[in-house]
Amino acid sequence: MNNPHPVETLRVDLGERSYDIVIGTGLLDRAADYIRPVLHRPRTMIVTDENVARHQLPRLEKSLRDGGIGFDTIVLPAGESSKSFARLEKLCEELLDKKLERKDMIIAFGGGVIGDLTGFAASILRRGMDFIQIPTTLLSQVDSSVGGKTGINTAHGKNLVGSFHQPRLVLTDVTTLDTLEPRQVLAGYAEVVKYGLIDDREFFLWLERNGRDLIAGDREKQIYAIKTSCAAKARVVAEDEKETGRRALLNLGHTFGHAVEAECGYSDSIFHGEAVAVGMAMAFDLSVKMGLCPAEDANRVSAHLTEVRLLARLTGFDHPVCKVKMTAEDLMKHMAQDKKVADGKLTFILARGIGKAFITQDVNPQQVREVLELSIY
Ligand SMILES: NC(=O)c1ccc[n+]([C@@H]2O[C@H](COP(=O)([O-])OP(=O)(O)OC[C@H]3O[C@@H](n4cnc5c(N)ncnc54)[C@H](O)[C@@H]3O)[C@@H](O)[C@H]2O)c1
Ligand SMILES: O=C(O)C(=O)C[C@@H](O)[C@H](O)[C@H](O)COP(=O)(O)O
Ligand SMILES: [Zn+2]
Repeated sequence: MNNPHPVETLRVDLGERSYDIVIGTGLLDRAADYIRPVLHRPRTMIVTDENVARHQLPRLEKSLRDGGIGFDTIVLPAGESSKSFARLEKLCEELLDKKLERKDMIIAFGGGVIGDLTGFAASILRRGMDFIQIPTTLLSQVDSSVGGKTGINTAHGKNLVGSFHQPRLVLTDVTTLDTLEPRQVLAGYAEVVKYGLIDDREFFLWLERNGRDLIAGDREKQIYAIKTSCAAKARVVAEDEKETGRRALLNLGHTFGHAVEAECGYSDSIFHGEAVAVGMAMAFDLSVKMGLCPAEDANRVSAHLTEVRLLARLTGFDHPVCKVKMTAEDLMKHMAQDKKVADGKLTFILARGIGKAFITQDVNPQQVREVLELSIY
């Protein structure tokens, strides 16, 4: 494949755990060249899912084969339900069955589900193995492949069992997005919007003008958005790797969104990115209700989400989640399990406006309930 776009490399600066994020087109077909320098010996294990295997795996396997890098491949079922104890156990046993040594390399090849699950397996197998992220969804290219959060869901909530385990390399080939379903592209776009809302108003304004083209597949715009998002995430992660402070900003919309995902049983009724979109709208609504944010900014956020056909509310859309019956009380119960709960109090990411997000525990639960009710009814 031709390589019409320059390869961009960003660095996640974490001392001895530092790594590159390499972004470009056609990189999958030259994956061996990028992977070889981080290998101890030429032996790898690819973990992927059935959709990625169907659409993209031959490219990666050919490159490794031609490049003299040994590999085995494990193909898992696609979807959020794979982030489970049962699947983790099965994956660990399969990896051990292949007699991977501690210094061999695991490759997480897929979206955020594969990245989170495989990264977690890598962090516990033989007390910690190296892994590489090759993200193939917009969401994983702008967010989940970077920063080392790995984990699975439990009956109690989203990502409640996991670890911080940084990859050795993130290799992002934007052409993999060409086989992604439109609904998944949109879901990933929500996390792109998140970076604008947190602390980059200019980027949000750019998305208002260019988001639709990006979603429709404009390559230049995709690359610009991926670079901007990864650079923002790399900065925050370098500052606060284990989320003792500022990193929690990356959770904008997630306290609400994770509760909706849990209430839907981690099913296809709502994808993570879609839940984050509606969660961000709720975070802005709560900020307005608390007198912290101009209503004009919250309206602008909802308008943009709606314009690109993301959810800004849990009713009134032609979307499977709108058929799921849930109450504000159900969602409040899930939120009580959020990892940001401290001293029994919820922590929220709110905003004083677009690009002005901040972290607070000073929130009245009754106002949270009202925002949820407004979104549901
Ligand atoms: N670790 C983090 O920092 C972080 C950040 C954001 C989200 N996440 C997690 O990521 C997960 C969501 O990730 P996701 O949105 O990538 O979902 P996903 O991994 O389920 O992928 C979405 C769907 O697209 C398919 N797919 C992937 N790549 C494809 C391609 N190139 N062509 C065709 N089909 C393809 C997959 O098989 C799947 O059906 C959630 O579990 C979320 O909690 C983690
Ligand atoms: O990397 C982070 O930090 C994030 O919060 C990114 C989020 O988009 C992502 O969904 C993350 O998995 C949520 O983290 P959690 O700690 O709330 O599970
Ligand atoms: Zn997220």
